[in-house]
Amino acid sequence: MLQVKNVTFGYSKTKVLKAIYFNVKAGENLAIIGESGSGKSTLLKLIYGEYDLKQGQIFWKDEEILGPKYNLVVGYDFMKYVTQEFDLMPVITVEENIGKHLSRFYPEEKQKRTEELIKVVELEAFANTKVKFLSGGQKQRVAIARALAKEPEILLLDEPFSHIDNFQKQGLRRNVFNYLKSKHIACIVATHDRNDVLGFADEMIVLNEAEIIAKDTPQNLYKNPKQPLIASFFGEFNVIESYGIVYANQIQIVDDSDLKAVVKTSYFNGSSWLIEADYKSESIFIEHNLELKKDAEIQFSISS
Ligand SMILES: Nc1ncnc2c1ncn2[C@@H]1O[C@H](COP(=O)(O)OP(=O)(O)OP(=O)(O)O)[C@@H](O)[C@H]1O
Repeated sequence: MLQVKNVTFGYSKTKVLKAIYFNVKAGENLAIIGESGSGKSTLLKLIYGEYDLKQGQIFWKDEEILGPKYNLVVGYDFMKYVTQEFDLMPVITVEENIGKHLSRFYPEEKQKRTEELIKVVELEAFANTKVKFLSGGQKQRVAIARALAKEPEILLLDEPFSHIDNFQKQGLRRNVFNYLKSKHIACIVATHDRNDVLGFADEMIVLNEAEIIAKDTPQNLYKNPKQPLIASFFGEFNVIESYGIVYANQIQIVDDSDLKAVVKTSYFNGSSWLIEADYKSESIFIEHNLELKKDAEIQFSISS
């Protein structure tokens, strides 16, 4: 189990993280969300041992994670970290990058493992391509496969699918997260993308102003978001007097209701329309199956 105990950290006098506590069990998937600059990457770097801690401790099982003051080479064999920069070797191929740290004394095993991982990240067609000729998204996939090559016990992923197009993203996520579960590899994912979390994370923590403001399952935080910041991660929402936080998909347009609004704009959203309407001189957002004309008077109800 990973234990983060009372970690407080700042690059300068300003604290980026304050009194952070949480645990991650073997094989568990934890998502870290929070606004840009809220300290997600910093937290991953501390877990990896990239900086020395002045306050607090981090353990993986019984081993304390220590920073560069104590380790000549940053990092531990049981942990891998895929940064936003990838750190690949540009002049060797995809296959060579992935297999780079696998033992050459077991060539068959090395080949099998490399092929398996190339499949997980769906890069079969590029196995023999030099990394410098790959796109950003393809490099990101190589970085994930390389991190998995030596079967770490814990994997840290910083916005792991940010460079990958939507067409491939969903399949790749399923491949990678299912692979981690099947190998019982714990994983911590820092992300802005709810699709990296919903359906995959066992738990998620929300960072705001250097502190953890919520920690729960994605389902519980979705159903009961205590702050607008949490709701905003899941989708379009409103704060409505006497109702609190209400997602756009919790509002239905009905024939008869005391709640009345006037349509301002309809935005096409694919499977539905997002209707912006004026309610008591404020904008509210409603998910609806049809486009509505500007200035139409509507009545709505709110479901829980
Ligand atoms: N090496 C550094 N030196 C000084 N300040 C830093 C350094 N790295 C990050 N910071 C600052 O620490 C704060 C947290 O940054 P961090 O990168 O951890 O946020 P983040 O939540 O990962 O952001 P994003 O979602 O944009 O990647 C920011 O204010 C940032 O400017």
